[in-house]
Amino acid sequence: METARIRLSLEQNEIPFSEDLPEKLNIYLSLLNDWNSRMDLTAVTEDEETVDKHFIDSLTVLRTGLIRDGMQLIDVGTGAGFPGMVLALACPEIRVTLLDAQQKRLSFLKAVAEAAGAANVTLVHARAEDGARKDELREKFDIAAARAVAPLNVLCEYLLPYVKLEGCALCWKGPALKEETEAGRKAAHLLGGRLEMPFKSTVYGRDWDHMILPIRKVQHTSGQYPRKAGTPKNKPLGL
Ligand SMILES: C[S@@+](CC[C@H](N)C(=O)[O-])C[C@H]1O[C@@H](n2cnc3c(N)ncnc32)[C@H](O)[C@@H]1O
Repeated sequence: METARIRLSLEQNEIPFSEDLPEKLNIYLSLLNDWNSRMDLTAVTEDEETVDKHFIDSLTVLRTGLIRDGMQLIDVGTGAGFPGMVLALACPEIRVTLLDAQQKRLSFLKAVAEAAGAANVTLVHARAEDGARKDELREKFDIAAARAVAPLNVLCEYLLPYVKLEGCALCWKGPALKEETEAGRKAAHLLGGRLEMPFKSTVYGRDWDHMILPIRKVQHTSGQYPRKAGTPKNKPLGL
């Protein structure tokens, strides 16, 4: 794909970006296409859709001012790097930890970080529930983000243990957000979080109903959470 096409998309979507970002995203796109032919990283195979659905959808959060220089962000269940790797490339002044349970996805992300020059990225191979028990990760992040990982109540248990007091979890959600909100609100309360107003992750020319929901960390998370790996999904909180 032409780097100019990525630049145009960033402009159309009113994403603030540095001069070198379109080229870095193009390197990422080439690697994604290359690795995707050998392993299952994304179902999207058309370049323009990849740019909109993965890159721009990850970056719409930059319209909100919630992400600021110097922050520490963790992306839980990052997969092929959405939203965390894209944010790391767009914001070299934040530190980004990319966590996933699947090693092959982290191997891909290591290749992207090297090729696109993302020196601000740390890779962690772990289940979300296990990572949050490590001293160096628990309640250490300004932002814990996730997209397409779990229903909201389960996501609260994956994300909030990583978030510092006054920081927030950011949940990228589709149309299911409405029906997940009530159980999510109860789960967040148990974990020290409070739901804030969601905002639209609008993408130019696309009729997608995507939202980003911030959950503010208002109290420390009790030591009983997260429960052992698998339990948050099998016995979700807030029901
Ligand atoms: C559907 S993919 C979404 C990937 C990416 N966030 C995106 O939006 O394209 C879900 C990812 O979450 C990871 N995942 C699911 N449950 C997890 C858990 N409990 N701990 C760590 N990673 C998890 C999977 O390995 C997978 O890479």
